[in-house]
Amino acid sequence: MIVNRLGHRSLAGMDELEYDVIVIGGGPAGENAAQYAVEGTDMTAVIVERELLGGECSYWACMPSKALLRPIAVADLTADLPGVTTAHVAPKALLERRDAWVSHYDDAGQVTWAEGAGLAVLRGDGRLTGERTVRVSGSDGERTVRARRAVVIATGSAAHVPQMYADALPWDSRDATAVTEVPDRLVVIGGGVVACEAAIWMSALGSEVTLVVRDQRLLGRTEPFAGEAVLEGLRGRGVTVLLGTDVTGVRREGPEATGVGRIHGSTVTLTTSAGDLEADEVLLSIGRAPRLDDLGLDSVGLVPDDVTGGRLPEWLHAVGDASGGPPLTHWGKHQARLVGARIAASAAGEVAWEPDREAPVPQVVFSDPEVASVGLTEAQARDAGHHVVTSRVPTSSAAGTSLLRDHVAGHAQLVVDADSRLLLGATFVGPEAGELVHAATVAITGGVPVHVLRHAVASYPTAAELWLRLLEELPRELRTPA
Ligand SMILES: Cc1cc2nc3c(=O)[nH]c(=O)nc-3n(C[C@H](O)[C@H](O)[C@H](O)COP(=O)(O)OP(=O)(O)OC[C@H]3O[C@@H](n4cnc5c(N)ncnc54)[C@H](O)[C@@H]3O)c2cc1C
Ligand SMILES: NC(=O)c1ccc[n+]([C@@H]2O[C@H](COP(=O)([O-])OP(=O)(O)OC[C@H]3O[C@@H](n4cnc5c(N)ncnc54)[C@H](O)[C@@H]3O)[C@@H](O)[C@H]2O)c1
Repeated sequence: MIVNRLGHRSLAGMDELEYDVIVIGGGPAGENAAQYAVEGTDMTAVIVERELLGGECSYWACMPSKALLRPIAVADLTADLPGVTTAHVAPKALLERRDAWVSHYDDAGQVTWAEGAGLAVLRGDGRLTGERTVRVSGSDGERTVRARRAVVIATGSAAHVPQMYADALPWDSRDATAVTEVPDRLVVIGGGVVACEAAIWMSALGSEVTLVVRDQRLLGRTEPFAGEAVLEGLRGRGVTVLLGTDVTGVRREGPEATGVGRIHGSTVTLTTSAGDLEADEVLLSIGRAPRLDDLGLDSVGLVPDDVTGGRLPEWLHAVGDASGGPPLTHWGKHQARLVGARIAASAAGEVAWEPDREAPVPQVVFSDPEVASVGLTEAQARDAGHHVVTSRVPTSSAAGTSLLRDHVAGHAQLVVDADSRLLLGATFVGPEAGELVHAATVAITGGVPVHVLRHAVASYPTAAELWLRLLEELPRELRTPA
């Protein structure tokens, strides 16, 4: 079904359509690519979406997870803040808040946005069938859509489910964010971002949660001190965390496809290197992979590795999780804006302006405590051959941060190149971490040396004053011009 018909030109009745740009996948990355490609031009674009416009992020990932986590964080805060009555999580109201934030799984609002932005939306499964040609199979039949200029792959990613788990029908992140039936005992496999966030809302909803983590630490891609703080936080709220534990077998006598967010059958028994574990449900959160199968890449002589390796013909682009880059909404949207602007500029015979410095990738993990990082970790900076200097301070060491609550967990760290005095990376753990990190993103993007950064004065007593503590911790010779 064509939801709206802005700008399309019917070629042979309703079975063949033509636009300047076709975007396969209407998640945040696809939407941005389409918008930036046509904005301010007379070009037309269509977004082909097989589920809900807005994608994983809007309905099953970022939005529901953060809608669930925020009231829990506020309740935690009131328990650590004299002067207010302690608040408690109300599970039913929490799930209602989640439902409101996912618009009750209805994408009418996103379709209205697309219409306002001059974008057409075509419901169905998109598949390349040749150069600049996409076959769309929808509930009302099949259509061939041709692109005069470009096709953008924005099909997102899918949770990794190894064969050993598949028959037991474990939960993936969709079940956890869309939870309606709360299992009494939940085992979470993995120690990454989904595991550390989902453990919080599932235990707040009443599950007894056990994390089974193959590695010896949580959040393996961040600074070790961040994973340690999150480990302490999870254990402090009653979550059992088994580090260095392998799962070797999974048994469920009666798996049932009961639907997203419901318990998928009888008790699950996991054989692990730490002994057998029984659970009412298992959440598998061991990473995601770009969704590139069944996309018809072979029809244009490509394989999935060509997409993630950036080896694409000039008319074909990939953005967001599908591109194989960091699977984060803001990063996918940034890539998409660049790709959209490139398509628009090329159509006008121009070249889009882009900064010569590669943008650093920030990430916020909405764990307890919150973890925010950008750029390189200390280990990555050393591996890359930088002459590294770090400064690390307790997050509580500024008046503004210590005022936020009674017990301020965590540390903050800067990673600096001693030769250039440029910031390479930063990690903040604790309250307001997600806001504090943005100054680091700006400093890295703008190439601001640390002796200049010292003159960016933060107001007293704000959390941003932590920056002063961090810069003061650097060796004296880095604080004045060479
Ligand atoms: C539980 C969870 C929480 C997360 N929280 C955050 C967060 O707080 N912050 C953050 O930055 N990131 C977060 N992420 C990551 C974020 O969800 C993704 O990076 C983001 O959704 C990627 O956007 P995208 O547009 O590339 O893909 P998606 O959002 O996955 O959208 C892809 C779209 O393409 C459609 N599609 C796929 N194949 C086809 C086809 N052949 N034809 C037609 N349509 C197709 C899909 O239906 C989907 O709508 C989270 C992820 C998870 C799992
Ligand atoms: N706040 C956010 O920005 C946010 C929140 C949730 C998810 N996300 C995105 O979604 C992506 C997927 O999240 P995720 O937590 O599934 O992946 P992840 O890559 O963050 O973590 C995967 C975890 O699973 C472990 N693992 C991998 N293979 C395994 C196996 N076979 N058996 C046991 N353990 C195994 C890893 O060691 C790691 O601990 C993340 O990379 C992240 O970018 C972002």
